Amino acid sequence: MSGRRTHLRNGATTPEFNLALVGALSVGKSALTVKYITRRFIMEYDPDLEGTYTKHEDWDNQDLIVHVMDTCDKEDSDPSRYLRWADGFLVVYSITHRQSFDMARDYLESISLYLKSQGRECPLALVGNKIDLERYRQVNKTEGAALATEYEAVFYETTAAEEYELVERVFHRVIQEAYQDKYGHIPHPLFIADDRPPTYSQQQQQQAQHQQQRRPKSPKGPTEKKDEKVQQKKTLNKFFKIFN
Ligand SMILES: Nc1nc2c(ncn2[C@@H]2O[C@H](COP(=O)(O)OP(=O)(O)OP(=O)(O)O)[C@@H](O)[C@H]2O)c(=O)[nH]1
Repeated sequence: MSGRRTHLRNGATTPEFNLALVGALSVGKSALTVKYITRRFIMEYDPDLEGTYTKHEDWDNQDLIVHVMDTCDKEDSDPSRYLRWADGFLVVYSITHRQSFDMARDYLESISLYLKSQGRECPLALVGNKIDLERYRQVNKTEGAALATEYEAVFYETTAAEEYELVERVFHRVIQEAYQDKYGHIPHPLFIADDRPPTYSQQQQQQAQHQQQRRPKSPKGPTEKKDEKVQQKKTLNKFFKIFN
């Protein structure tokens, strides 16, 4: 599933990666998706919409195509639609909502079970969102980090409401891991996707500077809009019934 390639007219190919955001209880999946795609924070979304968005990344002078699914689990929906599709998962909770953290644990467990059953390995990220609401925090950072370690996931706290780079580094980290799984080396995004300061060779720094000059102010917009209106009330019951 990982690392499909789009064939271009000149015979070159463009790596493509599918990322799925999962989580329950208005944790900000839509806000994070739209922030990554457009760099903008939008306050309200229709909670019953699920959509897939596409963004082009330029890493090491190579075009990457990233598809992001903002999932919406409902009683009658089959989670295998994104479990099969995704090359990497971002399991999102809100640091202001303890129950969403408990649900994130269930998601991590279910995704891990599914991947094991398929003999697959995929990058996993546990993402604590809404750190701009620190005063309402219910989940400590150490709890998040411990849960991530349990499932061999990378851990980030972030917010869709502030700097774009806070969100970008999460997506970049997962893309890097998916890329490494497929191609055996780590490509270099313009902004490194890690909490640690990047260590670049001089040549890489020059290349990054060059790329930064070429970089458009905003990324190419979504090529696919949210497209599915769903009437049923959202519930995760089916998801957990199937994979637990
Ligand atoms: N302060 C703050 N609000 C956020 C953040 N992310 C999302 N929100 C708000 O939280 C609410 C829920 O965000 P959504 O992006 O719709 O959350 P979701 O996970 O897609 O939720 P569902 O649509 O219910 O699945 C919205 O009002 C957002 O504006 C954040 O980082 N900080």
